[in-house]
Amino acid sequence: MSTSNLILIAVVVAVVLVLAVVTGIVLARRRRISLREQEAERPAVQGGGYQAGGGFSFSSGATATAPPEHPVEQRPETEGQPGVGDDAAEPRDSAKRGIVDVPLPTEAEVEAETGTPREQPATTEDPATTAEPAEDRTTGTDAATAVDQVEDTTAPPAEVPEQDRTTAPPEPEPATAEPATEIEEIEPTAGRLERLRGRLSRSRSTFGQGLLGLLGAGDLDEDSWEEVEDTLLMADLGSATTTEIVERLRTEIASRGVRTPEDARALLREVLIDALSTEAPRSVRALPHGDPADGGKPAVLLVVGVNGTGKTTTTGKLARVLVADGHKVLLGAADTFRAAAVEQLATWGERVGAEVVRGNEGQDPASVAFESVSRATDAGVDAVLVDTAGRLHTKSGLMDELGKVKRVVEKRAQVDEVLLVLDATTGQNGMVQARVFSEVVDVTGIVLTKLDGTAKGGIVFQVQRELGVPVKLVGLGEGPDHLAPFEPAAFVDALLG
Ligand SMILES: Nc1nc2c(ncn2[C@@H]2O[C@H](COP(=O)(O)OP(=O)(O)OP(=O)(O)O)[C@@H](O)[C@H]2O)c(=O)[nH]1
Repeated sequence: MSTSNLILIAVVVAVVLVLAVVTGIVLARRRRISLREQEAERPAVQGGGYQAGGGFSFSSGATATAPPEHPVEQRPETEGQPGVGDDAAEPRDSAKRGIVDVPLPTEAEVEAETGTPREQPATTEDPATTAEPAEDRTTGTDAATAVDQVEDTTAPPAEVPEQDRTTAPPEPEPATAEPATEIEEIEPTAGRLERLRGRLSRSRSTFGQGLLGLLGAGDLDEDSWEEVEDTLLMADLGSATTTEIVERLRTEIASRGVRTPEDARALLREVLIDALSTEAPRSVRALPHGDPADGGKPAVLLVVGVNGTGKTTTTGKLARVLVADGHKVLLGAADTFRAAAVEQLATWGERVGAEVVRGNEGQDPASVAFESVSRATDAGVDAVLVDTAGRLHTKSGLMDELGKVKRVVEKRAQVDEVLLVLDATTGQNGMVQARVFSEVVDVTGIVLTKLDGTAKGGIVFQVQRELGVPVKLVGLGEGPDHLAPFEPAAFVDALLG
């Protein structure tokens, strides 16, 4: 073979090799999503797309299904903190505070005093005309402690020593029976999320601009995926939810051949909505058991949480929604640690014409809660909302006291809903609170407040996943009507912008 032939063959082989390498590179790049060239076509990010399905959804505790079990072994983030399903009977920190320290009349004595058997059907009269004079009313303290006695049926009715009488907590004030002279107009409850979507703007910049920006920037290499992960962690989704979401995004992007920013947005939307799904119903169990005018019992809702999360505000806002939807509501001011909280709730009540049963500072909150439920039953209201005192989840005595509030109320009526109010701005601390409260009082729904003031709306994902309890309501501002039902699709749309 001549030299020229050899050179020709070498040139051909070199050309074939170069072509093979170039083809390989092109194919490899095609497998990554590269969206840059279509950036110009991306629609401008508007604040909207927040299609709230409708108004608030209320149900009756009689028909609602229980939230699903969430065994402790399925809990992904333990971090050494007590968790749902852990043995709540184990004392977690200091010695427990004694909580049954008030004199106890029996149920029979209570009935004799009021002349009304406790379980009588509710009356239909206007609370304003049926309110008893203070001296005729069974005190909340007495009523609640009567219940404690029922718990211990072997104990004889205690004779109250004189000195104990003098140190007993003050009697609850009579119910504020007079409706407010001027009842405020309440914003329509339908389409609340739609109207309040702009208040999620801080979280929107994390998800809509941050996350979607990353996914839409193209060429998702390892560094980009790490940034996606960091963004989710910074938004407080928690490590388990973040890992799950990132893994799903990676798999789906590879298998679906996501090519455009619209594809990426649609995928992210789907993955986030799925991460928020839960079998537990999101309706708030605030409808009565039967017709209250015909012997039916009111729905009983307890509002619990640590100090300053927004319990009183949420109780007031929820009362407004119920009143606006035509329900008769009674408010129980069992936040007896803070006198101002009682006044605060009384004002909320006045503004919507709802009767308020008030506790005095330092009074046993269980007694006020019991009195509220008794009064609500007698007055034939549809729902009684009991605002409890803020308590530190780290104080076992206070948590025991909360357990007592629920037990005492249950002697009088079924507790339909225990709403745990969490401040969305507190991040991981909110999760710790949620776990401890769940152990003590069987939380049935979460209210996430102050979502308007945080970029960490991702706490919604974490709290639901970890507790197996649905987020039912969200607080989106300090205004009286800044409370909205939580709807995953509408929420995700608002986040993505
Ligand atoms: N921005 C914003 N502020 C809220 C929201 N909900 C409540 N707040 C504010 O949070 C503060 C505390 O609210 P409260 O309702 O008094 O809290 P609390 O849990 O009852 O407090 P304690 O009785 O001390 O336990 C108030 O200034 C409320 O206006 C919300 O959704 N967004």
